[in-house]
Amino acid sequence: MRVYELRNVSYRYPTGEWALKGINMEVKRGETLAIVGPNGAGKTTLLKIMDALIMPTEGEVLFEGKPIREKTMTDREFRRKVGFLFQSPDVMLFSATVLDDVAFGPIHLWGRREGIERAVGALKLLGIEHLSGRHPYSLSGGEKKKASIAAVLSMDPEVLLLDEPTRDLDLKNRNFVIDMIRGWKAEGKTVVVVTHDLRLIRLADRVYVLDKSLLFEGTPKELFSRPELIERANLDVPEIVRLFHLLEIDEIPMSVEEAADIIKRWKRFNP
Ligand SMILES: Nc1ncnc2c1ncn2[C@@H]1O[C@H](COP(=O)(O)OP(=O)(O)OP(=O)(O)O)[C@@H](O)[C@H]1O
Repeated sequence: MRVYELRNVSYRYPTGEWALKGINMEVKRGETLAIVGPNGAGKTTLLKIMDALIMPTEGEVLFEGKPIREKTMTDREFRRKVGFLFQSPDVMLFSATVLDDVAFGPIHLWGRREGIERAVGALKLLGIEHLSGRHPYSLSGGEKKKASIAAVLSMDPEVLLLDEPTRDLDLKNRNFVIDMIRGWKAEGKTVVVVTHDLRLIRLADRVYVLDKSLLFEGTPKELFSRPELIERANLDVPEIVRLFHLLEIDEIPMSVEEAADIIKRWKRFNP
């Protein structure tokens, strides 16, 4: 079943700038979908439309088969199902303490006691329980990011819209977030992730390349066998992929391990 269906969606900001043009796309239940594209391509705008924060100028968005309307923005059921991690944690953190911030959504939905319980659980899971009493603005960039992830996590949404979830994080925390997304995927949650992070792209079942309009839809492997698209999306080409392009090997590996398998197979047939 489709979680989202976008029909001919365009969006123009009040400044007159068209951020999106004629987008037709779908998100299937349980899939991990990556959206990639250069700066200013409309990726964040697209996520905001999927989160019902803004309405398309043209076209229509269906969520679970029903059209998203202005009133969807404040619909409890929709808010419970869909979690949005903003690119900038500052947008999500506005209370006096980290705990208040993380508990805000769950208290609204489940009441004070359960809300706090869920918030503390999410802070523990992210290993930032010790920051509970701190003012969000006193946190480091990475800590803020983790606090905003905890705020999304505490709502236990079925659908996660993630805008650059690994940006601003060091290697250890990046790995943590990637493992977390892997876990959500295994649990059957639907994940839509805007990213430039190759490791996240590899995790996706499908990728869309966006530059105001959609340029490509396919698997990560198909994307990486199209150098012109990688350039258009302003993505780093993984070294291992570059090597396979240079050797004119058609099969493109998505990891060093996969590259080793391809080479071993090749050696077996060309001893
Ligand atoms: N509030 C706004 N008012 C006017 N124009 C905006 C607004 N927000 C974004 N835009 C413009 O719309 C276009 C798409 O912006 P958007 O943030 O969706 O791109 P993006 O792909 O997420 O970019 P990035 O990778 O830099 O985050 C850009 O040209 C941007 O300048």
